[in-house]
Amino acid sequence: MILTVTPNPAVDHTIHFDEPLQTGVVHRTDDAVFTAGGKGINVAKYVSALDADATASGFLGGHFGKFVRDRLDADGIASDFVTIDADTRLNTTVLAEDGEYKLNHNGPQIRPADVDELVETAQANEPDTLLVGGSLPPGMSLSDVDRLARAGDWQIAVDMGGEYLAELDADYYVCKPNRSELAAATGRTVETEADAVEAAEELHARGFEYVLASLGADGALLVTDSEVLSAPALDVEVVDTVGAGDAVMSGFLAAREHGLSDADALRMGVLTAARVVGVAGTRVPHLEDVLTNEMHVEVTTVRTR
Ligand SMILES: O=P(O)(O)OC[C@@]1(O)O[C@H](CO)[C@@H](O)[C@@H]1O
Repeated sequence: MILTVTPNPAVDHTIHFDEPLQTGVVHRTDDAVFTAGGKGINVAKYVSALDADATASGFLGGHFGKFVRDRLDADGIASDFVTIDADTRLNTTVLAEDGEYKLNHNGPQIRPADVDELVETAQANEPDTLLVGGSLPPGMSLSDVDRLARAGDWQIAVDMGGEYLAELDADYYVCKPNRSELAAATGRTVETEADAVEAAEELHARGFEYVLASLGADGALLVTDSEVLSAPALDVEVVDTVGAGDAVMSGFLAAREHGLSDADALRMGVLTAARVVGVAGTRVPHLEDVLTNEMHVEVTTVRTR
């Protein structure tokens, strides 16, 4: 079972305008979607839709926390959250004619006792894989993530920002940086595929067994102990990119739960992302054909190591 820990969940509010945003103007629209979000929660939703066993955990509080919990229950996603005495945040994505605006709140204050309860919750669930996804709310530190990594007999995956990846200390199973996170984690300039390979290999050498780099329109890379694999992005219609990185991680983890190879895990990550960018916000698209690879993704070996 995969336990996903979202230290900083959110109600994701995705709102769409057919005009550019302007200051001093009240923009109005009928097109708004509210979903339960936060990177780990998204992974639990997508992994469950890929027929793998997942439970969502993390911190929830207040009305938005209740919204997230109720929405997961309604969608049949197993969950085991720590209730906090503060309000879960609301994150807004504005899709306007002039682009995609992401407005994220830093989140509620977490107390040391909340972190202790989170560690106990993780231990009680006895997952094979524990994923920590997204930003850390005020009061939670990277040493708490290392503590979670070491608190049980699980492999630990992280879907966190590059500045976080640079500081983590424990041994990790897999991380999933995007291009700017690769740069932030390594201090390198990451423009070409060769730059991305070198930065991902550096992270691998620092203790990440797998480095799954999502490169947007340039697809994704997977660095393993023995090779570097590459998969192109699919040519699909993009509604918005929210959740795309979480989808790459979800495809990878679900494939591993299904006992698939490294190449198939990379393939399933790219396929899942291709579906997720086609729906608004972090709604779960239909993913049945991802399991059967009907969209066909060609994985190539960039180099053996
Ligand atoms: O502020 P963070 O934790 O870095 O990111 C949170 C978030 O923007 O990421 C997800 C998409 O990846 C959304 O569901 C969520 O609102």
